[in-house]
Amino acid sequence: MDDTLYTVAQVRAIEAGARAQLAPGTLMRRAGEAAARYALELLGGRRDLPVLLLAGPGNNGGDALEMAAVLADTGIDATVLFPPGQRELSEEAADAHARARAGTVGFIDMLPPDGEWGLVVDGLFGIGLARALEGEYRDLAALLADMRCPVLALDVPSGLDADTGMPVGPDGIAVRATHTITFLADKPGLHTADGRDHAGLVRVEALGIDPATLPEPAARLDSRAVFARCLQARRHGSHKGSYGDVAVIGGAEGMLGAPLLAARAALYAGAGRVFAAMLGPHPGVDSVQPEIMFRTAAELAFGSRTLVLGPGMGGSAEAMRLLAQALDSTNALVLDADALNLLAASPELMARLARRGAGAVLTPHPLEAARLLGVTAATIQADRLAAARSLAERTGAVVVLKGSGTLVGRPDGTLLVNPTGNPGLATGGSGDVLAGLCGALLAQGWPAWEAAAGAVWIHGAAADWLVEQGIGPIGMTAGELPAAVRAVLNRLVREAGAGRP
Ligand SMILES: NC(=O)C1=CN([C@@H]2O[C@H](COP(=O)(O)OP(=O)(O)OC[C@H]3O[C@@H](n4cnc5c(N)ncnc54)[C@H](O)[C@@H]3O)[C@@H](O)[C@H]2O)[C@@H](O)CC1
Ligand SMILES: Nc1ncnc2c1ncn2[C@@H]1O[C@H](COP(=O)(O)OP(=O)(O)O)[C@@H](O)[C@H]1O
Ligand SMILES: [K+]
Repeated sequence: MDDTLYTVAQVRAIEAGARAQLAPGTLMRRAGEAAARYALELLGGRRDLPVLLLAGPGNNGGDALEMAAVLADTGIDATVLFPPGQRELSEEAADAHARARAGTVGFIDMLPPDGEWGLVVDGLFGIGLARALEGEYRDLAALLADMRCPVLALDVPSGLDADTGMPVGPDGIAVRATHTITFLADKPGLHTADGRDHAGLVRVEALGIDPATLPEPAARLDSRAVFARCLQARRHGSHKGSYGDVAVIGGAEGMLGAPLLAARAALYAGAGRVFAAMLGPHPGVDSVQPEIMFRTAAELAFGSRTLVLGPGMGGSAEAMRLLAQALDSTNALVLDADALNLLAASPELMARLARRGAGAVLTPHPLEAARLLGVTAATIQADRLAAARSLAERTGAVVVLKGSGTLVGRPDGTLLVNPTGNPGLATGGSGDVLAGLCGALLAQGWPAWEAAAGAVWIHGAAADWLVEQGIGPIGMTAGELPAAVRAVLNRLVREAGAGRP
């Protein structure tokens, strides 16, 4: 699977290189043909369903015109909505326009109120969108939301920033497509922030460009290939000590649930022994999960345990002391929730984190990331990739920036975008499960990068598995995740053993 993601600037460079070697119009023709083939697939091979194509003023519109000409040639009733008063077309788009005009493509300049379509194609804007959609384009993009048929976006859903996954411009809107066919290379904005909602299912069409000639990508999709070497079957001659200890440190007064969820996740993800080290009063045993060993946080010996700090930890002096002690230790660390808030409030603790030689994984959601960087959550979401990079660089840690299209970044700028998961995870406690899962992988000897990438992918895949069984997305609970995590992890190990990557 090609997992590479390129920024708009990179795609422009790839495009320039390719154009220099090809006859004019070749790329647009290939784009139109590939999109027409995909349209036929989406129509289930039926040629009796009419297709509406919205064509904008630039080369994205050119792609739509090419596509319309190809569809019409195959006998499909293709209608192009080409808003009037459109501008200078590029030479390629003008050629595509002439080809469409020469065939049986119908042209309209307003959307008929009662149109019934088998498919609607969004070819308004691609990577050339310079400002928020406005006027008739904005109206058209909004109208697409009411379509009852599939909406196929060409290259990028119009209005979406392909770098960030956010609509372009203040108060911008973007088309919500069910499918996107993206050209030359995949783009990060189709997979993170609002990108998944706008792009739907993404297909990449390389337009004949040899992937081997592409530069180093700005980011990659997270996949099992990233952590495949860590998927080891258990040895018969192993014992609980072989799989490490996880200690979850948290649970200030009244906040027992979060550390328990993290501890359960650590157990189900295979940690040899799991401790819940509580700052507040605790029950002594979890009757649902009696395997978890309770300790009073102040008395916990760190030893060589993997520490998951933060779930329900609160912001007390004791919490701060434990965090400082953990930062100065050589233990593998996962820092989540309140541990991140404490870090954000203390330059001294941040300095200790940056000085730390041993691995740490930080798992902020956007608001926690905002506190750490001293900005707002909206600023984080406006450019999640930049935020994850900046946090990893500043802290020297592996950073997991949570949310749809979770990012995993490390200090050298390497960045992954996670394609698994669904909004069923938007429920209290699912982040605690992620932290515990990550701790368990660290405890089993996975390096920080693989543990973070693996935890994020498996956590999302577990949620997807639950949805497949009808458990969610609505009403999925964090407590249901650990068993699903276990199922996914065992499947991955089995498949790795059977030679599947
Ligand atoms: N050039 C190439 O080699 C290829 C380009 N392709 C297509 O071309 C697209 C890029 O083409 P363009 O660079 O022409 O860019 P777009 O087609 O995305 O749009 C740019 C045009 O829209 C105008 N514009 C930008 N923002 C606007 C706004 N908010 N309201 C109104 N007008 C606005 C610009 O002035 C320009 O005329 C790609 O996304 C892809 O779909 C494909 O054909 C593949 C190959
Ligand atoms: N809409 C969504 N799509 C995919 N994943 C999501 C979505 N919403 C939340 N998640 C995931 O769920 C988890 C929530 O973590 P967090 O915000 O810390 O919640 P909590 O503190 O309640 O545990 C993260 O792993 C996040 O990436
Ligand atoms: K588009």
